[in-house]
Amino acid sequence: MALTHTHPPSCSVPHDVHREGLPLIHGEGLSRAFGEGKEPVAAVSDLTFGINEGKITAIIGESGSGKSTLLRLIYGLLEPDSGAVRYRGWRVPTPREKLIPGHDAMRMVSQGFDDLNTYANVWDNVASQLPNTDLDSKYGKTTETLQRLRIDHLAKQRIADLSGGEKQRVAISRALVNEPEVLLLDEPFNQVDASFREALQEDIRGIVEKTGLTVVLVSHDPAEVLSMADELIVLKQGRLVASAKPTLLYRFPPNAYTARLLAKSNIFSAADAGTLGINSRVALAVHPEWLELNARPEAGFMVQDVRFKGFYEELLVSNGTLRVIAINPQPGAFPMGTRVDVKVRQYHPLR
Ligand SMILES: Nc1ncnc2c1ncn2[C@@H]1O[C@H](COP(=O)(O)OP(=O)(O)OP(=O)(O)O)[C@@H](O)[C@H]1O
Repeated sequence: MALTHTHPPSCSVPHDVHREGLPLIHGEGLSRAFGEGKEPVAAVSDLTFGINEGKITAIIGESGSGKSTLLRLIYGLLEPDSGAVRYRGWRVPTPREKLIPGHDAMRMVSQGFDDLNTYANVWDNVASQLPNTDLDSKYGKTTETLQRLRIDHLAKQRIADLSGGEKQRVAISRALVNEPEVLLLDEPFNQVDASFREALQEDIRGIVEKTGLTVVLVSHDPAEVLSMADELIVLKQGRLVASAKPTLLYRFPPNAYTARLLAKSNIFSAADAGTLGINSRVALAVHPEWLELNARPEAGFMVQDVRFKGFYEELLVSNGTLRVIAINPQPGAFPMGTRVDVKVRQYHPLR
């Protein structure tokens, strides 16, 4: 799919000039506010970013940080107040510039299943996306897409009779049957259980590896996309605060927000760090698994809460002024009220 358009593609903006050397999707100075009157709410502010071809990029951030707004701007569903999105170097038409908004090379699956026809069966919901000009091809593509999403056995079932997870697979099949170059997913793993999520993630990964599809997805829960995404874009109050590979951002978070979002990290001021025996002039991010606890009757910290997490526990430990979250891999080893020493085994300085 490494197409380079020297001529404007069908989905283009009049008089646009091609820009060389950009990633597949490129946003520059992108801003969008909502609400009339004196104080409009800035949903995204001055975002500049790149999304690479054939990769899975996850846009993450807390609720209201502008994730869905950014996804809609990328697709061309929303008019930016300033800035632009480019696809293969060409500007993505905005709703004012395109009769049916949405870039032709992309498909978007929104939250909820509003696009599905509840009373039609799975096959018809997917096949209806293709024209009737070549019925053999229509049959072939629909079959292949249902197989890829592993719902071919559900072809004759009505949407109304499916589980939430199965409906999600139908919605993604509908988007993919037209062979878009980019798939945009808004909270695709919302309201589905962990085993379903992992299977769907694996299938999407497989499709990306096999076809070179580019996926951009939005998630409010970074833990669910850490293993799936090749790249993360982190938003905070509409601004981009970090962007890199998940492993890099997890290990070396550039700011406290990213550290908290990705790792539930403890953020210690330089003074707090001193209390824990570390001489630092800057604040530190210390992930809960970077702490070690040792029980000692005279120790300064005490276990205040034990949160059961299955094969491990999350412990809230305090010395009266400093509160610390630590992971305990041996459930039951530190009951509430146990006095403990807190040892920092690893930390990351925040600049
Ligand atoms: N159509 C709209 N009209 C008015 N305000 C809006 C609209 N869409 C988004 N906003 C506001 O813009 C901000 C960003 O919203 P957005 O939905 O993009 O965030 P989000 O990160 O996707 O949130 P969530 O995780 O809760 O879905 C919020 O303050 C939201 O209330």
